[in-house]
Amino acid sequence: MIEVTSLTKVYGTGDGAVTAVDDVSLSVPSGQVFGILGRSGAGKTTLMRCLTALERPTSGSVTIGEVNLTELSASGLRKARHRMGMIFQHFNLLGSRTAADNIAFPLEVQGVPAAERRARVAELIELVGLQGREHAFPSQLSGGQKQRVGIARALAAHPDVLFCDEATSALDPATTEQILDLLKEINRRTGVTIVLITHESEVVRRICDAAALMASGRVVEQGPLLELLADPDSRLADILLPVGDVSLDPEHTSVVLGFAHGGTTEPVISGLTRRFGLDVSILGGAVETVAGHKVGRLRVALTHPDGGYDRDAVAAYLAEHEVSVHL
Ligand SMILES: Nc1ncnc2c1ncn2[C@@H]1O[C@H](COP(=O)(O)OP(=O)(O)OP(=O)(O)O)[C@@H](O)[C@H]1O
Repeated sequence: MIEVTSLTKVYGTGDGAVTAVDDVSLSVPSGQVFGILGRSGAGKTTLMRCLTALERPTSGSVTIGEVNLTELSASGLRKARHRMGMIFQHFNLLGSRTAADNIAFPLEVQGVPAAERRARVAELIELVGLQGREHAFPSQLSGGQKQRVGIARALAAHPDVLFCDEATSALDPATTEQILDLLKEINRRTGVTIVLITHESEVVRRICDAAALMASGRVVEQGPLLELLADPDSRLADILLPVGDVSLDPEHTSVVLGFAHGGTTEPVISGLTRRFGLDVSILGGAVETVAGHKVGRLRVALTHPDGGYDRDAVAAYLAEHEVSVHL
């Protein structure tokens, strides 16, 4: 659905130039929830502004569907933007309009007839669970309800992609969960592709099918979430399921085991002891359910009373049990 190729955005010139996005390439499959995770200043907002054509990249290209945004005229861009929905951290609702009228706004701009608008708004109110609050003004709504209005407004014109800019960062943890679950439900029900940028690992863990990690303007890792989580060397997995660093392990005998296929690691660990005579100490670990799969990472120290052990045989045994490790 979205192909980003060698995208670079530089602000300013000469000594004051800042490379906010640095040679980023991304691929977002249709119908997925794709998260872009990064710390403040990593370049997420700039990347999102390039994806939504609010900013012209310095170089590189962005293709959404069949349309290369970087080749479009101003009027072409306006049309392309009608195929995108956006939701924001601070909701950006019009205070003088009711919830229903905020949701109807993009349809009014596009000249959709009043009867059709009313029918679509009623559908959207139901989709986002705002029945009974249609006539409330934003000041009379909670943060979670305001974001529901934001989501309904973004979906009004049946976009192909919904872009979410830190959509839950202004919400408390319980409301964050509700809004994330609503986004996932909308993705399932309508098939809309969702791209979200966030600095919160919980957002990625809870609803993303795939993710990219950004640092200093670059995408340092990207891929399907379950694959990344099972990769012992993944930096993104270290953020999403931290297992402690090597300082836990002054003897440097530890390795990270990653698994993402359900089941349990217990028989595997006792197997390491029984079959290979290894002593296994668990130094750190995290197990979570992600996209309905039990996934986990464990940092374990592996030692043998005689000193060494057959690393190839141990690696083969773990691979057989769908546990990833780099020995
Ligand atoms: N309009 C601009 N002019 C100059 N520099 C900018 C501009 N916008 C962003 N930057 C710089 O680009 C870099 C990336 O900023 P960006 O806002 O994209 O990061 P971010 O990951 O979204 O961070 P945050 O979550 O704090 O907004 C930062 O160094 C920032 O100072």
